Amino acid sequence: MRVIVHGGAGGAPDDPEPRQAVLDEAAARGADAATPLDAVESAVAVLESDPRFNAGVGGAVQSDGVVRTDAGVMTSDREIGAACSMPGVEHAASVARIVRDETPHVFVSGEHAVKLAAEFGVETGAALLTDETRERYEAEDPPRGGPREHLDWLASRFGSGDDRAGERPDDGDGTGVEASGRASDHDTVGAVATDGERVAAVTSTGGRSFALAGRVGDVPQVGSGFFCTEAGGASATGAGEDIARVTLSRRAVGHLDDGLGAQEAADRAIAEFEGLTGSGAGVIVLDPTAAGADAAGSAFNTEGMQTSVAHE
Ligand SMILES: NC(=O)C[C@H](N)C(=O)O
Repeated sequence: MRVIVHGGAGGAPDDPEPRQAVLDEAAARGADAATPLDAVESAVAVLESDPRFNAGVGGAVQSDGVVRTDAGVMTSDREIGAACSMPGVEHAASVARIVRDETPHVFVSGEHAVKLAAEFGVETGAALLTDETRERYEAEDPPRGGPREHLDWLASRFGSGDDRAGERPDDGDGTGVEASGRASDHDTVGAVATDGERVAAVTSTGGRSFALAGRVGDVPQVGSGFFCTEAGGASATGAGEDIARVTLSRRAVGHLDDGLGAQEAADRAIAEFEGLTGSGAGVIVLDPTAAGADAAGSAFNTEGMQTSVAHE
C-alpha cells in the first residue's frame, strides 16, 4: 500500500517536528492497512485524534462556540460518502465511510449524521473544543444574538484563528496576507492511498475558525475537498470557499487523466487555483500507475503544508 497524508495548508507551524512525527505515524498506519479505503480511514484517524490538527479534537470553533466536523471519502470505483456539521464527532472520516458503505446516499448532514454515527458505532459526544481554542474564542467577545449579529462579529474574524487556512505569505504585492500573530499549528487533514490498482482519498476537518455556525466548507464536497477515479486521487486543504469555487481536487485528478504525473498535476492545479482566486491552498495527489517517488505529488502556495509518504 502506498499512502500520502497532509496536515493542512496555512501558516508555518510553531512545532513542525512533532507534527511531522504524527504525520509519519499516520502514513505508516495507513500503509499497513488491507485496502486503500482502510488505509485512508486509519491514517486520518491518527490525525483526527491529535489536537495539533484542525480535525476531530482541536478542530476550529464556529461563531456559536461549537466545533463541528466535516469529512468526505471517495474510492476509484466512484463510490462516495460525506458527512458534515457534526458536533462531538471526532472521527468524521469514519462517518463519511459509513455514508458510503451503508447508505444509498453520498452526503448526510448535522444531527442526522451524528445519529448515523452513533448507530454504526462511531463515538459521539466527544470533547472537541480544547482549552486553547475555548480561550481564544472567549477572548473575542462572542456574539449572543442571531445570524446577523454573528455575521457582523465574524466579518473581521473569519479564518483568523489558529488554522489561518488559505493564508498566503505576504510577497509585497498586496495579494498575500502579512504574517501576524500566532503561527498555525492546527489544520485540516487528508490522505490518499493506492494498492497499485484501487485508490481512495479522504479529507477531514473542523472547518475554518470563527465561521458562521453551520458553515460547511469544501472538505465534504466531492470534487472540492476530495476526489478519486481510476486515474488517481486528491485531497485538498486551504481556503475552503475558494477551493469549492474551482473544485480543486477534481481539477488535480483531471490533470492525471490528461497524462500528467502526480507532481505536475498538483503543481498545475495549485497554479490554476491561485490564478483564479488569488487565495491559498494545498493539494496532495497519488497516481496508482506510477512507481517510487513519482507516484505521489504535493503542492501549496501558503506558508507551509506538511506531508508524509509511506509505502509497504
Ligand atoms: N484548514 C482547512 O483546510 C479548512 C478547510 N479547507 C475548510 O475551509 O473548511
